[in-house]
Amino acid sequence: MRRFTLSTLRDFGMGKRIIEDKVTEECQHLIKVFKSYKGKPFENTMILNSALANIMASILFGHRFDYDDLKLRRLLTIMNDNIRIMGSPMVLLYNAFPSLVRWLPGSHREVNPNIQEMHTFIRETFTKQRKQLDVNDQRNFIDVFLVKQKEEKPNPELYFNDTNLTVLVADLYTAGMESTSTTLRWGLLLMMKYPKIQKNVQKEIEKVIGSRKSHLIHRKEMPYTDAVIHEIQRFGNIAPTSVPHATIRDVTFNGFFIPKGTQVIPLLYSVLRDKEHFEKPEEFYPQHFLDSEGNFVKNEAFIPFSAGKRSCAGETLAKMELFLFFTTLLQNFTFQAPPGAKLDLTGAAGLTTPPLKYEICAIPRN
Ligand code: HEM
Repeated sequence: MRRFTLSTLRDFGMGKRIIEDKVTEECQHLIKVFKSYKGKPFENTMILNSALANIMASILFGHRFDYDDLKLRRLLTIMNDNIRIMGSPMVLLYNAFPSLVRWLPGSHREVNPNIQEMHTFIRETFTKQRKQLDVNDQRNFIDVFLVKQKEEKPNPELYFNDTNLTVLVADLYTAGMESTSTTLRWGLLLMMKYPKIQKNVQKEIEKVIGSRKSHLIHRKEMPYTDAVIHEIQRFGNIAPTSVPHATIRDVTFNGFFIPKGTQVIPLLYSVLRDKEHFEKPEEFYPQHFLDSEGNFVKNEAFIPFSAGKRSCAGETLAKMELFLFFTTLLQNFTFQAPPGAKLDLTGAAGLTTPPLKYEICAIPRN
């Protein structure tokens, strides 16, 4: 399923110009919404969620939603609720003692109904698409899956079945929306906290992009901005425990014997904050990715997308989105905290680690 997903995402433009154009177009919608606040304070979670969800929606379903579309808002609400609940003490307890905690009241009981609601939306979407399916005109990710399904015999035991389609689309929609949008929220918070760094990024944008639209080709001429985006990901550390894995056979790793079936939780946090690799691991310090002449330098301990065969399937797309959204936003606005607001860099609890809720003033630039 991973191979199918990666090759279909590529066919729909992941890492290519087609998606870049979609992201650039979405950036313009986002700017309009930010401008509508006329420099007054607002909370940006739903807005950034909507922008990033639209990129995934255009790949998966072939269309975008208006930011105030009720269906979109409901889906984002249940996705956000689940991400928050999954980091709650009740869910941690449930994971340790499922048969006992299952019967207790608490937010952990909302997770499944939320997942079911999301799955119903996806099933309704692909049932409609199945009726209009044209093998010679595969419009989006779901169409490609449905064509594969037609090629297999109609047997529920097979691979390209409706359950796999539902779960795959739900996973991609959530993974593709939440992580990138949370990273951008860290980015805007950090720019408010460190106005000098924000200014330096804006200077580089003026020099390289000017008033044109931001494109990926600009990135190689923008080492400072590239370093800042890497540092936002390192410092934001949105997936500190990555995703749990399990050994499928007995393994000996670094002298430790790990028997088959052991759950392994990779602590990306310990690598991203490793003082052997980062001079000031606990600080926001873009120089971690710059040499003394201001050139961008890679760091092997930069693994926010994890590593190995099951590392993030959306890394190329996420990097493109981060660059285009971040540069477009800083090209158009200077971000400031509302008067008197305290900027707290503590992460909130959840399946991923978002910043604590904050308000932002987006001051339009000429
Ligand atoms: C800044 C943005 C992102 C970050 C930091 C991130 C991070 C991660 C991490 C840490 C994993 C776990 C890897 C592992 O199990 O070892 C993962 C998995 C995954 N991510 Fe992302 N991700 C991001 C954006 C995206 C996007 C935009 C997509 C959409 C296509 C996506 C799709 C996936 C999928 C499908 C998996 C599961 C891969 C597998 O199990 O084979 N991610 N991501």
